[in-house]
Formats: sequence, C-alpha cells, structure tokens
Amino acid sequence: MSGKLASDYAAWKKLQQIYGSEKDKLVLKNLFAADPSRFSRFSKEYVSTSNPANTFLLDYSKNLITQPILDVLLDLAREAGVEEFRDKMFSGEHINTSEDRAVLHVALRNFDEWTIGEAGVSEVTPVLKHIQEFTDAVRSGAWKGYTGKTINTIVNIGIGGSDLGPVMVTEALRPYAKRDLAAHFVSNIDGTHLAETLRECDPERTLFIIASKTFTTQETITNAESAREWFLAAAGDKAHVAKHFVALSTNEKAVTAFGISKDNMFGFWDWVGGRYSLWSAIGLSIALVIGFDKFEELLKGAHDMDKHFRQTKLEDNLPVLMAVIGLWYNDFYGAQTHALLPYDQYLHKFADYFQQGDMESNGKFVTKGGQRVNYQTGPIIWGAAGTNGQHSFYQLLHQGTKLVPTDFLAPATTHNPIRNSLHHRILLSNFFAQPEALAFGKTEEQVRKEVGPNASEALVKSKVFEGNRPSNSIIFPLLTPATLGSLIALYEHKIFTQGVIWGINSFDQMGVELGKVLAKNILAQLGKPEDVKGHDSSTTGLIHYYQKYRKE
Ligand SMILES: O=P(O)(O)OC[C@H]1O[C@@H](O)[C@@H](O)[C@@H](O)[C@@H]1O
Repeated sequence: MSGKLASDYAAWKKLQQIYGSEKDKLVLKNLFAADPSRFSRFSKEYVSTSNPANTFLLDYSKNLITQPILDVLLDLAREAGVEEFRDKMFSGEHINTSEDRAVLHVALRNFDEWTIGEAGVSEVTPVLKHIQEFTDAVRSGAWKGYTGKTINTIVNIGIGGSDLGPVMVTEALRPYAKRDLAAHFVSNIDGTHLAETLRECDPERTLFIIASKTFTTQETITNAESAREWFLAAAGDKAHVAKHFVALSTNEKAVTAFGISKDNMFGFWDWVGGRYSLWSAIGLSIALVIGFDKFEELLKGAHDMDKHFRQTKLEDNLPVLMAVIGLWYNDFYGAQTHALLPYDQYLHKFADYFQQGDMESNGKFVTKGGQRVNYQTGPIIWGAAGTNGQHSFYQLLHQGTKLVPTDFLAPATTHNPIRNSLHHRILLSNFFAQPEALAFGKTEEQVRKEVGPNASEALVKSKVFEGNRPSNSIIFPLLTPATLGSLIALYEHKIFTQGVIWGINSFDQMGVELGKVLAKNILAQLGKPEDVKGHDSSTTGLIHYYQKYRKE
C-alpha cells in the first residue's frame, strides 16, 4: 500500500512479458502430463498450530502457472512491500490513510497476546467478557423479558458488515446452534423485511440486537425505531426496552440517545472495519446462537491463520499464494470475476459475505497516493453453493467465452450423514469432478468417438469442452468453528495482499457515499411533483411516475 502503481514494479513488467510469450504454452493438460509431481508441488496442507484438527488442503495445481511464473508473482508481492505492510497492520500503524485509522481486526482474536496496535486494544477482553456473560444469561434463561419469560428469538438489525458476517457464520455453524433460539437478521430498509420477520416474533420473548458501527446508518436506525414501536405497542412502558434491546456500536452517544442504556451496549472501535467486524461485538448474535465457547473457537481459528500469514515466508503463505494467483488472472488474463463455490450447504452465504469483504475493500480505481490505476483492481465476487450452480450457471463456466477463476471448497465429512453419507459422497463426487472437467475438458476427438460418424459437425462442436479453466480446491475434514475462522481469515489476508500490490486503500469505502447523499436529497422531494428539482430528465421522470401511482 505504498500507493505506487503496481504496473511500475519491475516484476509486473516481467509478468507482462511472460504472459505474452508463455500464455499459449500454459495448458493444464500438458503441464500435468509433463510433471508427475505437479500436485505435490502446488498444494499445501494447513495445520493450525493450536488445534491440529483444524486443517485443510489447498490445491492450487489446476492454475495456469509454472514455478518460474509463481516466483515472479511472489517477487511482485515482495516488491510491493506486502511483508512490510502486513507488519504495519499488525503493529497498529494507520494503514487506512484516508480515514487515518489503524486496521486491527486481528487484535480482536489475539490469543497469543502479541503486542498489537494501540491503547484501545486492551478493551477487547472486557467486551468479550461482557459478550460471554450476556450470552450465558440469555441462553440459560436467566435473562428474562418484561413479563418474566425467557428469550426464544433474537433479531439482529444491521446492514453491510453489521449483517453479512453474523448471517454467514450463523448459517455456516448451524450444527452448533441452540435450536430453541430462533435467529433472524433484518437488514433491508424495505419494510417487508422487518414486517415478515416480526410476524414470527413474540414481543415478550424477542431480543433485538441493533448492530451498527456508526449508529447513523439510515436503514438500521429506521428498522430499529420501527422494531421499538412494534415492541412498545405490546409492552407499553418504555422501561421494558432495556430487557429487549441491546446495541453493538462504536457510538455511545447515539446509542444512549436511541434509548438503549450503556449497560446494554457492546462497544468496539474505529480500528475495526465494518466488513471485518464479525470478530468484534458485531458477533454477538453468533455467540448467542452457538454459545460463547464456540464463538471463541471461531476467533482462535482466525488467530491461527493470522499467525500463519504473519510468520510464514511468502512461498508457503497460503493467503499470499491465493492473492498472487488471483492477480495473475485479474491483471494479465483480464478475468473480470472470481467465483466462490462451496460444496457445503452450510456455506451458502459464503460468496455473499465475501462480495462485501472483497468488493468493498478492493473495488477502487485510485491508489493511496491519489493516482488513477491503469490496471484492473478487485474482481467481481460471486458464487453459490454446489451443486445448485451446476444446474444453472456452470454452463458458462465450462463453455462460455469468459475466463472465470474459481475456488471450490468442501468438507470431507458432513454434519448430516443421512443414508450412510450417500448424499455427501454424491456431493463430493461433484466437487472433485467439476474442477477436473474445467481443467481438462473434452476434445473434439473424444466427442466424435462418442457421437459416432453420423453426427453433424455442429453437434460435435457444441459438445467440445476446451478445458484449461483454472481453479483452486480447498478441502477440510469438517466445517467446525475453528476451520471456518481460519478460512475467513485466509480470504481476509488474500484481499489484504492484493490491495497492497494494487496500491489501494482496502479499508475505506468512499464509493458507498454518493448514493446515500442523493437518496437523502430525493427523500425530501418525494412529496409533490413540483418539489422534484435539480435532477436529469430520467430521474425526474421516474420520480413523477412513482408519484402518479403510489398509494400510502
Ligand atoms: O455498521 P454501520 O455503521 O451501520 O455500517 C454498515 C455498512 O454501511 C455501509 O454503507 C458500508 O459503509 C459498510 O462498510 C458498512 O458495513
């Protein structure tokens, strides 16, 4: 994050040359045939230092790389100062320069008590303790609602980083969930989201968790006010709010102004970015659902990956390897997107989560130094849980005209081994088959053999799979809190590494501001057609149409 243009690095220029001269030779079929040890050369097993059961295998052999290319990609990381910036992050330097802030989500899961960052870090432990006490009280039934009943439903009201992490993780760790505690997540300002959720809630037994770093986000505050209105319609007395509303925020003033007492506030700090905040008080809903001990295992899993990232040389550093390989496609092959394809229903929100994690971090066209980049930065992240995607968009992955680098993820063992794990064996056969099909395809010759001599040329061509489509595969024993923690941190550090190389600030999000400001202005003009002023004819026309047909 020196703010330098990545394209000025010597290694970048070398990669351009290599791409020009080598790309036609980078054929996976030939690369595998030429090197019987390709898999062992280009795969690595991660074993967490504190918990050997937390392990996974990263196979990156099905990528369009050779050892010399990988070496130059790692030179690029070195030249861009990835190691220095990593150390700056861990030491609490203000690497989020535009907001003049440290970036210390790693301090929220610092079980080795490294000296990390600044003064506020010492406040992490008391907040974790508060989370533990509160979680235990709610889960045990000691915490009672205003009529003396226990809590059976939680509703997290938050958006962006104050929603996506808790949603993704509570879904991923459902096997560990307290089944008699329903968890809902309301994010959208669309009243439908809240209204449909409240239909499933009993005001006497529902706890609302208002999650907002800033406590000024329009969607969250409006939803929270409406939830309070709904609650008070049943409870009557404002004094009962204390039993049913808690806040997760950095903004104590706004929280108390909303009517939530300081005692029911779980704090965090400006050095925790929204999209990196599930490890902070924002994770309260996770702790409530899976229990504090499991929440701590999640944090430990992430911390162990932090250690790996911080202490491992770049050649063996998994987030760095994933980062530079991704960058190779993004910046040299011109790939626009990157797909995350978990073969685990529990991970069905994984791609949604990293859409924010990656795209809000690295979707930027200006370097830290203010220069416009002359290369692609962050990819479009998308994906869905396997095997559903196979029956929809995989057609394009296999035979489309676009290069889509993909990550396949799967657990060796399922939490739901129904019919002697028959489902899981079928699922995993697909997990193994898809990267194989993408990489090696099917030749015209093979097709001809299959369809026989009478088939039309058009039919033959339509059945050819060109192959040579790259992927990573990540396989782990079982999706546990610790493994999930490590996997999330793996991607966080991948995003960090790419951001450093591109010279951008991965920790601000200026791009979300303009729309917010315009919407505020428009909201004040929605009353009468004559109030609609200062817009282009398209925007004006759309608002006028709405005014003609709305019913309130
Ligand atoms: O947690 P709060 O402050 O409500 O922000 C929620 C979200 O708002 C968006 O506009 C972005 O800035 C996200 O990074 C953030 O996670």
